Amino acid sequence: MAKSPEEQHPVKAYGWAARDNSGVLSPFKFSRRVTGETDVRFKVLYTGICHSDLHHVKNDWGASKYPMVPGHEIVGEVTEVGCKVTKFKVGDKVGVGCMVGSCRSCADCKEDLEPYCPKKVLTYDFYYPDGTILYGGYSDHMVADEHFVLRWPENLPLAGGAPLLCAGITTYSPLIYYGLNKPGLHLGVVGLGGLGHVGVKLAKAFGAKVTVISTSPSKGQEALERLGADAFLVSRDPNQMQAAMGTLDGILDTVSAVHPILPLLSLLKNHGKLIMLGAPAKPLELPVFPLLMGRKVVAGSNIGGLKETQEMLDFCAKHNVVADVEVIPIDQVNTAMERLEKSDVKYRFVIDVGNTLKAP
Ligand SMILES: NC(=O)c1ccc[n+]([C@@H]2O[C@H](COP(=O)([O-])OP(=O)(O)OC[C@H]3O[C@@H](n4cnc5c(N)ncnc54)[C@H](O)[C@@H]3O)[C@@H](O)[C@H]2O)c1
Ligand SMILES: [Zn+2]
Repeated sequence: MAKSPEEQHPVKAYGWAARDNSGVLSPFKFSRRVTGETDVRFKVLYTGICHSDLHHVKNDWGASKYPMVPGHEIVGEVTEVGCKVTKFKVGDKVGVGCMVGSCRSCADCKEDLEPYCPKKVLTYDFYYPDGTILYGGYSDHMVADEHFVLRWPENLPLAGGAPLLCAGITTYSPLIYYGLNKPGLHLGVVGLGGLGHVGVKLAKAFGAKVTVISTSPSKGQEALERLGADAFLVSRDPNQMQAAMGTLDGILDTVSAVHPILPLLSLLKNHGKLIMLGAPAKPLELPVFPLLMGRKVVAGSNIGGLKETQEMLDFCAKHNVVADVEVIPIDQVNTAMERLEKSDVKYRFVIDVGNTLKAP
């Protein structure tokens, strides 16, 4: 008979897990591997709630594995290191994002582009090679190979910094790769949620003029006054959209649901780039003529490599970029998920795992 999650590995662990696609989380006991030679074990302090966690627990993408402990924006403190670990010592603050493994030898891995490795291993909702399920950061502790563990910059706040491990790198990496990090460019950010609001801050830190494009007029004042955006467009207002046509060099689209992209292509200058970061469960319609006529680009981007993630954390520490977070105790995680589904969060929930997760 297959072993229970509590017996599969030698080290006891606990957290909160979804058991089915209702997505409802509840306390859960499981186990983790012993600390291998190149592994870092750490106590989890804070874990952000990404919209991808919601997609995963609800099985939006059709491949979820239960029981599922979500969480891939994880900050903690090292409790044990393997004998060959060189980067970390006990007591260090560290982070783990969306990935905990890759082949380390393919063309992409050699270029520090681990998210594009065909053998990448995600932090949770993923199988180990031995067939057991990997569990994420809504849990008491984590263990991961040091290559996939980030050094936490000294002055970077723990709770506000946690979302950078996914929302931060997911918006930072395309700004660099697609050449949208040059000062003076005019960039748009669509969807002012977890990714979007960090995208605004990063684009500003790179010296861009930033326009937020949102369906919710209520987010306007805050986008301008609190997040530092230069302009705000209500995407449902045809007059506003018409007036802004052909003004943007690039757009980060972070919308989590199906939405029309023609209005966004219209906002781009000729040769402008629309970068898709949101992961709606169903395909979007792609109108080709505006692409041809303006030689416009529609592209995508998946988180970022480990080297670049470290660079991003250091950049954020230097430029005081953190997420605006609502810190919650873990027993409010289900309410937080419901509110996230309704876009009722400014702008990222972060679970205070270290102080509120109790052993079941
Ligand atoms: N590419 C990647 O590597 C990567 C990494 C992390 C997350 N994601 C995906 O990015 C998306 C956003 O994640 P998040 O954590 O920022 O989510 P979020 O819920 O915090 O933000 C999503 C935003 O989209 C807006 N929105 C939702 N439906 C909309 C619609 N129909 N039209 C216009 N706006 C709408 C919401 O109001 C919200 O502001 C998710 O789909 C997530 O899975 C992708
Ligand atoms: Zn994420």
